[in-house]
Amino acid sequence: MRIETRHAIHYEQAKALGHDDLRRHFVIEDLFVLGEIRATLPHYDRNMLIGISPADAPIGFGPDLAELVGTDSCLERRELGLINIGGPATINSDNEIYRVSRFDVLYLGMAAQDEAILKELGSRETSNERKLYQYLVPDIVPTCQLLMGLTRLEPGNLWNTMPAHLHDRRMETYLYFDMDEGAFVNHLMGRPRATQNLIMRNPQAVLSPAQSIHCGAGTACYTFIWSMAGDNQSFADMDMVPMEDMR
Ligand SMILES: O=C(O)C(=O)C[C@H](O)C(=O)CO
Ligand SMILES: [Zn+2]
Repeated sequence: MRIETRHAIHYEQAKALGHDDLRRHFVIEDLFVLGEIRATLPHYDRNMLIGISPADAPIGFGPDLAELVGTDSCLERRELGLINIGGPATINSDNEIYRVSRFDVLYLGMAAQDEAILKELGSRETSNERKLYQYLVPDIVPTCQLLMGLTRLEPGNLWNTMPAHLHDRRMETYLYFDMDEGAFVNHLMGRPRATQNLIMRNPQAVLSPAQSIHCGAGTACYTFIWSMAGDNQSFADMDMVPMEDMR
């Protein structure tokens, strides 16, 4: 199992980073490798990302992550939201067996869940028509901190999360996938008046510190998983950025 940590940096420092260093700090390029489990632990609200890609044999994790977070078992003081972006899978946790199909969600910590609140956002005129599925939100399942869901762009639409927003109370991660080879999302991060761009391929994740905007436009439509940790669990607690302020 490969485990890496990412340390938190101030946005003034991030603004000064060159292209490669910006990616090194914020993009997780290779979270999914067949037959492997890979984990990245960012020091932004310690919202860990784990990519699990079983090949022919079952794969498992536990003690290695427990050691990383200093507990006897990895979920002793943690919760886990799992969204299946592959084929049908079987998950064994504490001798409970869960079967999950593509886009099913499993919450380990308090209960197993498989429902979502659907929000239809954007419009064709602004190329951001999309469906946002809120899986792990207080109205669906009580979690400790985690908020998690999935957004799918409607055919012919390219922009996510536009108009852009910030939430100083929570960090966020986006995992972009469902893209053909050659396609990419041009993801914007940074302060609203000093944006920086990251080219995101399939399937790559990006960290969004609390003071960073996070939005993007694809060369073709795509899907992404978002997850947040930090203070309150109000999805609507966002500071919208006026479009004319972006630079
Ligand atoms: O398409 C969107 O808009 C989103 O998916 C927004 C994310 O859920 C988000 O950034 C929530 O804070
Ligand atoms: Zn957000």
